Amino acid sequence: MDPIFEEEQQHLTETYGQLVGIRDEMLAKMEANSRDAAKTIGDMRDELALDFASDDMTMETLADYESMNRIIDSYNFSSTINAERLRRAVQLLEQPYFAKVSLQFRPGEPVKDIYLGVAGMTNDERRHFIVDWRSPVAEVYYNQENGRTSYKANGRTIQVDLLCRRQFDINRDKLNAYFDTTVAIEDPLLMSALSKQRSDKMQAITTTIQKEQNQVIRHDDVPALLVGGIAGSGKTSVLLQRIAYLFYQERENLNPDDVFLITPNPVFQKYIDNVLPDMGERNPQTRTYAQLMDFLGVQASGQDAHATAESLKAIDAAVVNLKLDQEDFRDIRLGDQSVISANQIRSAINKHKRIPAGPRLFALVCEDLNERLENRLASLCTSEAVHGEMLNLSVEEQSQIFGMQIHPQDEDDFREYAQTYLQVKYAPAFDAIENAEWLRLNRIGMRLLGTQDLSPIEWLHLKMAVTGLSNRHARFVMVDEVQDYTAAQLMVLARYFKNAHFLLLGDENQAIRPGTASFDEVREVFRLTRGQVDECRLMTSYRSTPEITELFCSLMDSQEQVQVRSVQREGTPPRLVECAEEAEYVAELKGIVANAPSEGLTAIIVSGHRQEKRLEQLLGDECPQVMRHEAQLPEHGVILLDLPLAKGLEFDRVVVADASAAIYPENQLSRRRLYTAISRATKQVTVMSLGPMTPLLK
Ligand SMILES: Nc1ncnc2c1ncn2[C@@H]1O[C@H](COP(=O)(O)OP(=O)(O)OP(=O)(O)O)[C@@H](O)[C@H]1O
Repeated sequence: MDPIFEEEQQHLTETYGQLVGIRDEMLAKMEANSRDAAKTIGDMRDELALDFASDDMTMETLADYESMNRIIDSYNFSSTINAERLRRAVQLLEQPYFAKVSLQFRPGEPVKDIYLGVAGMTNDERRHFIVDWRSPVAEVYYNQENGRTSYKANGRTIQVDLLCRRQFDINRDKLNAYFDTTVAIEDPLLMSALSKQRSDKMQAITTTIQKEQNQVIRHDDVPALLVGGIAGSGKTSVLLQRIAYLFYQERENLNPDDVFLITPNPVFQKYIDNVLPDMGERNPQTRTYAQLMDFLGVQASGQDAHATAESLKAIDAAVVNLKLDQEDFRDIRLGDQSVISANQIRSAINKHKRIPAGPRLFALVCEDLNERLENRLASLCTSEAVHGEMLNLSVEEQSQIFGMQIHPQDEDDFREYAQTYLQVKYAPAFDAIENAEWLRLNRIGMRLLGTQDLSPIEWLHLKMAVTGLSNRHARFVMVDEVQDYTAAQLMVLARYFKNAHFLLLGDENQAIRPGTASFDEVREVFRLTRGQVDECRLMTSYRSTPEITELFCSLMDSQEQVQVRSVQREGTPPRLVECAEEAEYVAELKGIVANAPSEGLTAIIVSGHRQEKRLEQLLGDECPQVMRHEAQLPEHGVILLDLPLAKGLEFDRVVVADASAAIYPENQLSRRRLYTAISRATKQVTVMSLGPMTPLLK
């Protein structure tokens, strides 16, 4: 028997035992805690004398309440801490750790063994017996350099000698194998992770993060980081690990609500939504660009493609000298009643003649308009008509507004209820003030740009310039598939998330829409808005076999091609099937659907909605499930979907169903669309055409 194996198995058995002990201890503590809490609160409630007879007694009762609340808080606090420790213990029991580094900090000092896990754990003496993969010292593992190396902690660089870098294949308390490793390409854990069947959900890559990926994950916090990487190089995986890393780094002060992830489509959102929770972290605010625009009151439409970065810059330049004219205002209305007239708004503006149009003027005018509306409501509080309206409300309406049915006795009662009622009734008018609905932004924008039409994105940009609309709290914004945005869309994101640091990930070869920003334009937008753009490259394909990688790389620029490598094991060569007749084409496709292996997922990808409809017709009853926008990927079987929806996803087998010369002619856009479709495959690709095959693959 291998003595190292025995020693490691022994260490694992002990560690596992410790984790079981912690799990049981936490469960017992939590049980005792909730029992104690229930009893203490019960006792206190029994003793609580609800005495409001005099001011003194009222104060005493309130003080008793407060101390009861404090006690409840302290029970909750210790229960949260215990629950968090329990969660980590349960998570680690699956696989207590995945690697060990043996470090010599100074010559002559004893060697320190550090075991790395997907979470960290301390023993009773508060010593880490499992170290979190995100802790500073774990960097030496991911650097993949034996011998002299270093890591950064609290701004200091710490030199160490990495004597051994050992990976483990562990299932709970059973050690299956260990590997002492030096070089990434020979990484046995990686090879075993890559050979596993892909699933309907993305998986965390914590245990097999590669050196180039680690550089992105642990990158210094910079205003803008642009990561360009070939298809399947782990951009999305890295992005999610980076989010987990940031949450760990800023445990005390980074709220998941202040991190935004902008994703290509809702199917993709569902594909990745388990990764962070599986790592024990909460998901950030995840939105598609269209959802975000919808929230901001604009429709992300095809018209966006016409808005250029130049027109947005022109808006910024023109707003500086903007003079609002008579017709730029509209009444604030509640139903068909005018609440504040355009004339009144104009006079509110005229009060601040010296202040140029922009966020400051907007804030001052909003203040004036709010005050005017409040005054109006104050005078309405005594109106007989309003009192009548209140009394005519149904019981449900009354309990919605007042929380109960009302029975006003005197003038004061009426006035008080009327105040509440009017605030609710006029809430849309207050919102209209904040939302700048009184400004005719379309008219103003067309005048500033000298155009007959304003695109939604120009409208939004103008609104931000004039009103200061923004999200000030967002600290990090991650944009996946950045190559699919126009420069104007990116400018709007940069402006809206005004204080956020951006992580932008993409692949220029996957820009499947015309008019989107080149990486040079992406750099320019963020150089202008953030001052500096740092960059990283990912050139290794982890998704596709070397044969598939070679096929999609043949569509790249030849200089880039030489830098690409695939670490997957060899597979089967891609099939190119050119059918002269429709009957032959349909028979071939039906054959693929009928004979698709039951394991894993086969995706038939078509270039757009029209092709999807046509294929549905051609396949009739034998057509596989068609993926729609809100759907979740099935675990196995055959699906049909169009290219935009396939973005960011991966499938065991891909059939590019319409790769004819007519649909993929010899041009850059077709080249990128074909690259994107083919690179969704992990194991097998079939490229089909009805009529001559695209010249891009000849
Ligand atoms: N270090 C790694 N260890 C194990 N698997 C990895 C690693 N890096 C990437 N992968 C796997 O490779 C596949 C591709 O990763 P991912 O989807 O993150 O790539 P991507 O660059 O975003 O792809 P695309 O741009 O084509 O959408 C995934 O299955 C992912 O789990």
